[in-house]
Amino acid sequence: MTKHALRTTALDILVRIGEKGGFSHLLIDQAIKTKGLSSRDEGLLTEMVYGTIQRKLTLAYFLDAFIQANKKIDPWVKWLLYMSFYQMVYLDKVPAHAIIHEAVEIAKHKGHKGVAGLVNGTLRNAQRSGFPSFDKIKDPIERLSIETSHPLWLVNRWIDLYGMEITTKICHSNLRHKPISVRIQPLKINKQSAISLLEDEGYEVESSIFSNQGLIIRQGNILKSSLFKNGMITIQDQSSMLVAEMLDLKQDMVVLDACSAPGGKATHIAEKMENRGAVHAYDLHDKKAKLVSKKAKELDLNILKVGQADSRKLKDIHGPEEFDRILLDAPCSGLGVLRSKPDIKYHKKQEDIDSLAQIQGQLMESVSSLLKKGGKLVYSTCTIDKSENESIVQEFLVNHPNFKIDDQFFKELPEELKTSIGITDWGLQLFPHEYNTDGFFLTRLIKMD
Ligand SMILES: C[S@@+](CC[C@H](N)C(=O)[O-])C[C@H]1O[C@@H](n2cnc3c(N)ncnc32)[C@H](O)[C@@H]1O
Repeated sequence: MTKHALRTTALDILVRIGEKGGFSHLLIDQAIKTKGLSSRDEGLLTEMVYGTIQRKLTLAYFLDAFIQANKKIDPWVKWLLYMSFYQMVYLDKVPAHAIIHEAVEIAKHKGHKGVAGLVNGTLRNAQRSGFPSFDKIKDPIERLSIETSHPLWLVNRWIDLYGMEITTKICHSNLRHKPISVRIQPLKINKQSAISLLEDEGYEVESSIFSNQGLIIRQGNILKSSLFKNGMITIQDQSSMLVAEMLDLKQDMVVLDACSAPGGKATHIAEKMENRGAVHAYDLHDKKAKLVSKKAKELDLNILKVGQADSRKLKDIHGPEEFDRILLDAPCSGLGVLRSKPDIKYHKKQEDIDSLAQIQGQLMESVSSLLKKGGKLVYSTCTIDKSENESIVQEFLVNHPNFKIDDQFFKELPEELKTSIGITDWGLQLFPHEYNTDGFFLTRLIKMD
């Protein structure tokens, strides 16, 4: 693909995300699949789109310094300038004159001479005079919001929850690269052989502290590895590998995964049970439930019984106290995964968190009745908001005195996590800056006699 076509594709994706509510990971995947890009172009496209979205508020702050407040510009021109600024400030791969040249060419093709002149003038002005400093923003909270491109309401919310120091770390870490991690399918290959094979193929690999099955890939595109192609590893963030580790699983148990798509944790559970017993995996959406079946098939795990259901109504399908273990990996705001899904930070609103908390409470209420006495329930989310995590658990415990937090949970955590700043009486809140993982919450409850 020519440089011009690649940048035009990136711009089209940005406009769809920024103006029409598209999702960056889906649109990038689609472009990679349909346009037959080289690895290099894939990398550059991903970097330009993710980087620009990730820094949107910062780039808007830059643009304000060069364009008069009342000047009307088309959305695509604004995104073209954001994308060009992003490359000029944060990427050292392409020299500024080439970035400006490409942007002006795109403006000529998509617009007219006047637009090309505006793009040329703005970018040259920025190149000449430099970008405005964040020091000009006097209020420290507003500065953090602009400098790290997180909406002000969200920064204020995190400050209320965790204070300025932790919030600053969260915001900055959301802009940092997170290494890909994979889970080995232990019924197909042991860890040492997997590491050796990957190293032979040129990957730089490190063991994860979160799970025996986890590997961090420091170098190399893992999707191209023979282990990935042969279903011997699957991609999963390390933090979420902790869930199956903390479910205290044994062979022949009957397990419920109430919100299971796309199946990362359900398949991990089946692996921990050595593919013996039963894992009932549900999802609200049929299309998503099919992804769980697909993943189970790829990994050759046949104890998964996958179905579509609203897990608030599972009592219609299952009898009381049927399960030894239950995982409620609840639908959540996703504020822990802003590095891989940066659009979330601009779409989510306070009201969304409130309505999600309501659904999470209803799900807990419903699935808990299906747990055997002495059975264990793990509640988890990929968010860092207390009202979706601790508060859900606290409220549930107030209304269900026959449940308690399982003290063993804290003892069984990997040694390195026992000093985490996110450990409270209610569970473990992982922040993205602590172990360079997604932000993630989990805890384990036990149903007493
Ligand atoms: C955090 S994701 C689950 C990720 C999954 N556990 C994994 O490891 O791959 C939450 C899932 O819950 C599903 N969901 C939302 N509301 C639900 C409900 N009422 N009943 C069942 N599933 C629901 C969503 O479709 C989504 O796939």
